[in-house]
Amino acid sequence: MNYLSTRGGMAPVGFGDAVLMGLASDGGLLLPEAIPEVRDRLEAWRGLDYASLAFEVMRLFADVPDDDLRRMVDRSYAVFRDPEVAPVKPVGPLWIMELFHGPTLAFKDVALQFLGHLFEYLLEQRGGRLNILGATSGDTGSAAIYGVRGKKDIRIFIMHPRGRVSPVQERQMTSVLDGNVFNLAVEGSFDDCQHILKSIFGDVEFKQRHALGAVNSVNWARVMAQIVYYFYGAFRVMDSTGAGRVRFSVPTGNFGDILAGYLAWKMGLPVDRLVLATNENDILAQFFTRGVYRRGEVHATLSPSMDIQVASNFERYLYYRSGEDPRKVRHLMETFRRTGGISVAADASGRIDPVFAAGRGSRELTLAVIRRYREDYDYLADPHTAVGIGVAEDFCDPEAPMICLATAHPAKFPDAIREATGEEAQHAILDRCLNAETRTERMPADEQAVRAFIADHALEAGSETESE
Ligand SMILES: Cc1ncc(COP(=O)(O)O)c(C=O)c1O
Ligand SMILES: N[C@@H](CCOP(=O)(O)O)C(=O)O
Repeated sequence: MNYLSTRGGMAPVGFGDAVLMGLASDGGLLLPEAIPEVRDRLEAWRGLDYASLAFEVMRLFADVPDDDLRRMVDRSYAVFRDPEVAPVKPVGPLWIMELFHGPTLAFKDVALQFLGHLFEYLLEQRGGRLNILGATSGDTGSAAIYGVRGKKDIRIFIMHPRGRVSPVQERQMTSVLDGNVFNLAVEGSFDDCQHILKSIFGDVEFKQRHALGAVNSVNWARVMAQIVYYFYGAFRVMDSTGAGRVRFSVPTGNFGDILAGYLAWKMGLPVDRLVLATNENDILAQFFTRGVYRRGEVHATLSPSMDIQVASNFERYLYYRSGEDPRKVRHLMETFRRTGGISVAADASGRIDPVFAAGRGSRELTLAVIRRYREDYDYLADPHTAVGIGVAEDFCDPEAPMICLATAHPAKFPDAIREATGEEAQHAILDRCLNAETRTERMPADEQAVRAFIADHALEAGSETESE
């Protein structure tokens, strides 16, 4: 499978190059040149365990010999604490698919455990080294760090918005003291961090000189690995209910997770509706309800990992929406850059996209859902998951069961849980990092400062990672 850019400004590249490239060299995002159609495989896939299903889905996209791919997949999911990897549970009127049983208690582990092994594999095959640059609003950072900590020939630089991730998330990242890990606490928002990231990746000479790689969902491998659990969740719920199609509700910020669901639907999974749920940073909910995508101020909310305005993966959606025409994507992205907004017309039935429904979960709704699901169903949802549940409740349909993605463990957000229920949410994994020593570099929200830090600390060609 070859990969092309949403902006059409580069020749197609193979899978390994696409993974190591991260952002396309023309500033666009990479996508497979064709989406495989899998309707005739659904029955055969239905009985597979998580790792076997992941292998079948990913081998359609990844040009890696089967034995090697299978080994990486097995290693990635063996570390999950639940043998099902993504268990799906009936809770009240809904189904909840728990994606937080990996090492850092968030859905990011599902893809980043795999990406860590994939990077290592590609470097073994090709030689060389990699300096990873990432931006996080809280969860990608620790999942990426845990995916590559101590790995030979890899260094990782993660920018997070200082004081705007939960204290637990911050300690998860900064308590990792391996010599190949650098946490940069940036004085700004996640959007500032992501802007710096894209701008640095857009400088192809700098990127090549420092062998920069991406762990954010700009990296196609992230999205690819996330497609798997849509199949897994749909199969489990269709098996249990006899339904022929399902809905998914996805708490959304950077649009990576729900994009994976959209691609699963394009592959032929019977997805009846994708419910996009945002917090008060509702630029995407506005788009899918009114057709208007307009940048605003970032608000701090109870679900900080979704405190995002400019959603990176939206560009991939625009590519499909524009009939896979890179000229149209370039025009839309340029209009957004110049004016801070774009708008599209609804279809004849008044919908922006018939596959998507959307809504916004306020602070009050988030707290009310956490409290109500605890009291009525003995289920403790984290605030991001609660936003997804709260919005999902408006879109339930008896013909198509609703699967809500539980994207993080509640113990990552103890303040919100305490406010909603009075409980102290805990997890042994987190207790360990709460009192540990930490290491962080403070940084202004300034691209030049980040570049200078990378230039000083990146692995140079032929050098080795020293791990503590
Ligand atoms: C816990 C949690 N839920 C939801 C999201 C939103 O996912 P996405 O950015 O892929 O839309 C994030 C951040 O990515 C997150 O960390
Ligand atoms: N919520 C994310 C933001 C980055 O998203 P990504 O999917 O592009 O890595 C986070 O937790 O960092």
